[in-house]
Amino acid sequence: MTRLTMHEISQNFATRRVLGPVSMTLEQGEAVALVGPSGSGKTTLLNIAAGLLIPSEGVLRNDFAKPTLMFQQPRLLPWKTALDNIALGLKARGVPGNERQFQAQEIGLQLGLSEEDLLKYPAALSGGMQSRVALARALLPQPDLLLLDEAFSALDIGLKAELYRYLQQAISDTGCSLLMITHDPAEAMRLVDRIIVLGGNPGHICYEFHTGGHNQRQQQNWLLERTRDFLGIAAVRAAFHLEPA
Ligand SMILES: Nc1ncnc2c1ncn2[C@@H]1O[C@H](COP(=O)(O)OP(=O)(O)OP(=O)(O)O)[C@@H](O)[C@H]1O
Repeated sequence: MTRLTMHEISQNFATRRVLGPVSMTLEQGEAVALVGPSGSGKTTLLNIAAGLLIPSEGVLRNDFAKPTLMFQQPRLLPWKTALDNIALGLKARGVPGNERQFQAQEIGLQLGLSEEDLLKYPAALSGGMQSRVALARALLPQPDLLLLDEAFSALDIGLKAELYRYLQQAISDTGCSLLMITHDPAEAMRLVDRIIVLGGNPGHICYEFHTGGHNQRQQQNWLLERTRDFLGIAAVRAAFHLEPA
């Protein structure tokens, strides 16, 4: 079975150990969130999972063939139009020009960009539009693993809800796995099967929470109750340096 496995992973920067040892597995079709206080090593772990950083110690095994990434900053190429930015992943995979443009336009329109927006350069797009472009770019190559680093944290609540719906639909249509970092427990509750809480110094796994309720995630009451349950757990509160409940 396709999976991502990290075994006894640690990361040092200079002489300082910032992470580990951490062991975790992400199965095909599973959605997992990494949460934890600032500096607990979430981005470091995600970068290791993405192959952007070689860990100081431990073993990474990634069977996923088509991972894509999306960050908090949309990181669009300023000299390319929105349409060409969306099509970038297909270009790298050798899809011919006309087909790239067609597919990029289709997903751009589905994500709420107009034909006019798609011809604009990033500097002429609002932050929200740039995030739509970045999500379209990450999803268009039909990844089997999507890695999100606080991808939605700077967006307004309406746009967040819209992109969550789109993402959930894309995941359920394609069976793509998800590994995401978020600072918002309710966002994690809504989008993932399992929440991994990192904490301490060096960062390590303090708790794993199975969200459940696969069919109830759209319901506000369920989300509120489940988020309250999560935030009531002593190990979670300790990781975030919160007073005991
Ligand atoms: N390239 C680097 N060189 C030196 N130290 C680094 C480097 N990258 C990260 N760190 C340190 O490693 C620790 C973990 O950083 P990381 O960005 O992974 O945490 P995080 O949990 O993602 O934080 P945040 O929630 O604030 O984004 C921090 O103390 C950070 O200063």
